[in-house]
Amino acid sequence: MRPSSDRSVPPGRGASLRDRFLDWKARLIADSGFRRFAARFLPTRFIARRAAGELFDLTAGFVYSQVLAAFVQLRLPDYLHAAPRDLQEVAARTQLSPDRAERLLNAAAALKLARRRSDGRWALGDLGAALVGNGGVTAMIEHHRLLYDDLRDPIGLLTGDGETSLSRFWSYAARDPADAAEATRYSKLMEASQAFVAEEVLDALPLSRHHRLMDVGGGTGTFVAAVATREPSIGLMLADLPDVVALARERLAAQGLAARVRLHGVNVLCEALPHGADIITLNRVLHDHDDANALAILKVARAALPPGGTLVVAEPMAGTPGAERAGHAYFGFYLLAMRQGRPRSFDEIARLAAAAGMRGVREHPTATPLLVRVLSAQA
Ligand SMILES: CC(C)=CCC/C(C)=C/CC/C(C)=C/C=C/C(C)=C/C=C/C=C(C)/C=C/C=C(C)/C=C/C=C(C)/C=C/CC(C)(C)O
Ligand SMILES: C[S@@+](CC[C@H](N)C(=O)[O-])C[C@H]1O[C@@H](n2cnc3c(N)ncnc32)[C@H](O)[C@@H]1O
Repeated sequence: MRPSSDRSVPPGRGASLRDRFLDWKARLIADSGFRRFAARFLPTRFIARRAAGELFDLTAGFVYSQVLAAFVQLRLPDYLHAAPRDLQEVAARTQLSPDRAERLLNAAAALKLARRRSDGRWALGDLGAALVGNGGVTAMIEHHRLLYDDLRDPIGLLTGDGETSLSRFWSYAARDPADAAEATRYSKLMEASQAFVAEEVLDALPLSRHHRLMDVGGGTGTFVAAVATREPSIGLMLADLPDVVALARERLAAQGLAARVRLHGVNVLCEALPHGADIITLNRVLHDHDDANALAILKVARAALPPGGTLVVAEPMAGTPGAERAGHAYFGFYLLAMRQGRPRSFDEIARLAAAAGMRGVREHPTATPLLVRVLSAQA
């Protein structure tokens, strides 16, 4: 939060030329007379239309998301991928009246999820096609039902600290291994969303010179399994809370990796990590924690590394150029609803790593920085 003393600074004083220009522009746009003028005046009409479109999309974004949710819940991506379908077929398949099925398909077409062909049948649009075989994204779209509940009262979310649908989902599932169904739901979602992250991280990160990798907060082992496939000779360790390690044990055994991965039930907030790895990865772990705990985790990781060993932090980061909305807006509010953690910029994570005694921080560019960026540093 900005210190309240900031508000006493007169506007313009100490501001850069760019700030002054942007302040002036905001004052202009805030004037409804100017907006009316700009929408009619030919040279500014295009800019005004674009701004109106952007503001409309912000206003209506939750409707678009619900069209997407219906499209996915009704399994239309796979159905339309298999073959183009006429309206009667879609209606029969979804058990909607033809009128309602057409309403959905028209909405989906407007969002590039579906496409009406020249023969009148329905096929996938570009964005619908990108969902095919993308179980991770599909799982996130369905999971968003919970986040949607929590966002019904955004001010309540911002002012309160109470339990939310998301905080119940994550903490209850993680802490109550007795409830196998919840624990499975938890790990399934983590696995599904890790699947698309692991490949991005491994494409970005050179592992060939390392002997043993320990994935800390490694969940049920999706990442170590992906490493095992790519690097047949690297040794593997996974550390996570004991309850989660129990799930990892089952899952890795089912994949024939029981002998390949050493498992360690450790609470990194109050216990040391085992030694033996020359590279430690923290995939989507730090953003779940406040600064004090994030720093503690980095210190514990550093203490487990030999001098010169590598620490890797891989997660979506705030302020990523071209993906600003994903950082502070999406993950900022997702983690707010989870009641734990916050998204950080690359520089903030770099500063935490330096405070934990790491040096030589660098970035390994990924294919889709919106989903995950990769930072490494040396112990
Ligand atoms: C034929 C040609 C050449 C062109 C045709 C036109 C064209 C350009 C088509 C594009 C084709 C293409 C390559 C499409 C690719 C699309 C991709 C890669 C889409 C990927 C989308 C990914 C999405 C939407 C991911 C969403 C992920 C989310 C929402 C993840 C959330 C994760 C959370 C909340 C994690 C929580 C963990 C916790 C609890 C915070 O710790
Ligand atoms: C968001 S999940 C990420 C899992 C996996 N790395 C991935 O990307 O799918 C965070 C993981 O950190 C683990 N974790 C959270 N707090 C922990 C702690 N104090 N000690 C050890 N692991 C912890 C959780 O159990 C969970 O598996």
